Formats: sequence, C-alpha cells, structure tokens
Amino acid sequence: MIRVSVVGAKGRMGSHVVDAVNGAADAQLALALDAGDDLTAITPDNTDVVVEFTVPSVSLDNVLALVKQGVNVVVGTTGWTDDKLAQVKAALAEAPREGQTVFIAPNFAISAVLADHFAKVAAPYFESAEVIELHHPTKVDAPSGTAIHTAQAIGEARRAAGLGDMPDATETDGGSRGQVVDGVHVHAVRLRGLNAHEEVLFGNAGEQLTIRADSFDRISFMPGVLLAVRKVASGAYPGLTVGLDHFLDL
Ligand SMILES: NC(=O)C1=CN([C@@H]2O[C@H](COP(=O)(O)OP(=O)(O)OC[C@H]3O[C@@H](n4cnc5c(N)ncnc54)[C@H](O)[C@@H]3O)[C@@H](O)[C@H]2O)C=CC1
Ligand SMILES: O=C(O)C1=N[C@H](C(=O)O)C[C@H](O)C1
Repeated sequence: MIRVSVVGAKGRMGSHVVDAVNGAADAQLALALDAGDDLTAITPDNTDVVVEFTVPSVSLDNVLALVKQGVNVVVGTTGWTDDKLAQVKAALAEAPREGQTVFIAPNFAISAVLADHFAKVAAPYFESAEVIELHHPTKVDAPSGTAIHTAQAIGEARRAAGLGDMPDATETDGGSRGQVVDGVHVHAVRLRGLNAHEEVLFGNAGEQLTIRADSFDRISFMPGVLLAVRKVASGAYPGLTVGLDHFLDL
C-alpha cells in the first residue's frame, strides 16, 4: 500500500485526488491538509508520497518544506520557473533521505501530455506557431502552466531545427498578440463553462495544423496523478523530474 498525503485537499484538484486515492486498490490516504494546517505532520513515518495541488504563491515553500521533512512529492500546482526548479534541486541535494523524489507535472491529463508531445514533433515543420489556452474563470494564473510548457517545447524544437523568428508584421499591439513565451505567442481565454483546454496552431503558406486537447472534467487528471504516485513510490526516479511524458512510452 502506498501511503499518500494530500496538500490542498479542500481545493478543486485536491478533493479529486483524495477521492482517487481512496478509490485506488494500491493506495491509502494518510493525511489530507489544506491552508492553515501544520505541514510538519507529514513525515516518512506516515507518508510515502505527498500530492501537492495548492496555489502558485505557496507551492515552492510547501515543496521545500516537504523535501526537508524527508518525503517524496508529486506536484500539480503551476507557477514553476527555472529559478524555483533550481531551488528544488538544491533542496533535494541536501535531502535527509537517499533517493528522494520531486515530480512536477504541468498537466496530468493524457490528452494534454500527448498534445504537447505532438506539438514538439510538428514544430520544426511550420513557419508559424501560436498557443491558445482556454480555462474556467476561477483560475488564478495566466497563461496556464501547460501553455507555458508547450510554448517552451515549441521554442526549443524550432531552435534545434535552426528556424528563425516567426513572420509577424504587427506594429501596434495593446496586448492582443498575447504573451511571448520563448518566441511563441500565447493567448489566454477565461470563460464560464470551460474547464481546461489548449489549442496549438501551426501554419505554413496554404496550410494549417491544429492540435487540440480538452479536459472537460477534473477526473481526466486522476489517472496521471495515480501513475505519478506509483512511479515516485517505486523509487526509480530520484531527484527532480518535470513532465508526465517521462512516465509514458512516447
Ligand atoms: N497539473 C495539472 O494537471 C493541473 C494543475 N492544476 C493546478 O493546480 C493548482 C490548484 O488548482 P485548483 O485545485 O483548481 O485550485 P483551488 O483554488 O481550488 O485549490 C487550491 C487549494 O489549496 C489550498 N491552499 C492554499 N494555500 C495553502 C497552503 N499554504 N497549504 C495548503 N493548502 C493551501 C486552498 O485552500 C485550496 O483548497 C493550480 O496551480 C492549477 O493551475 C489544476 C488542474 C490540473
Ligand atoms: O487551473 C487549472 O484548472 C489547470 N491548470 C493547469 C495549467 O495551468 O496548465 C493544468 C490544466 O490546464 C488545468
């Protein structure tokens, strides 16, 4: 039995994770904590893997504290920058237990992970690429962590293929062209009724490729969360790993 504690357990994602762990034959819920609860209650004596879904402003501090407390962490919260990832790596280097793991996924839905992968494959073949993410209006961050990850993957693939800047004659822009992430324009839509959606547009003269992933319900993230919990509990991924693609045979 994998003993799983959930941090952010009262949130939209955390509450689904509590249900998913309770419904898994090989996992059992240890602690379910939320804002104001004492994180130091989580120790290797009661927990094998912590699942952290909180808010970008607190996630780094939670992860650093949990690493210091000797537990493995699966993180779904967004807001990760290179600087924050470097702090996690440094904390892991000083971790009290050998082989401790932090796993961070911008997105746990298989549709989103595959969309990201297909975008990486397509990127070298197109002159233009833009990312549009569409979410529920209660989301606090924009653009989404997934869209940033996708844009970075496209930027990296374009660089590796020796592609230059994308064609764009815009001379005046009051913000309509979106946020530029690694040379890729990213647009965020917030609309009542939506959950989590992403569209990647690729263009060449006379043709377009659209890759789209839709998460209609938060249950779509749960198989990925449980996969990550199992992989991390196996001890086969010491250190920091980012992206569910590492656990899929892509
Ligand atoms: N990686 C993925 O597949 C997904 C990631 N997300 C990300 O997960 C995060 C959470 O999203 P939601 O669940 O929709 O947000 P939410 O606002 O519904 O839940 C956040 C929870 O964290 C709690 N919290 C705040 N500060 C805390 C602290 N210091 N310690 C413990 N708990 C604390 C809040 O009280 C709340 O219950 C966001 O960053 C979101 O973008 C959301 C969906 C999928
Ligand atoms: O806040 C959300 O809902 C989501 N957040 C993640 C992100 O920012 O990419 C993952 C998914 O898009 C849902």
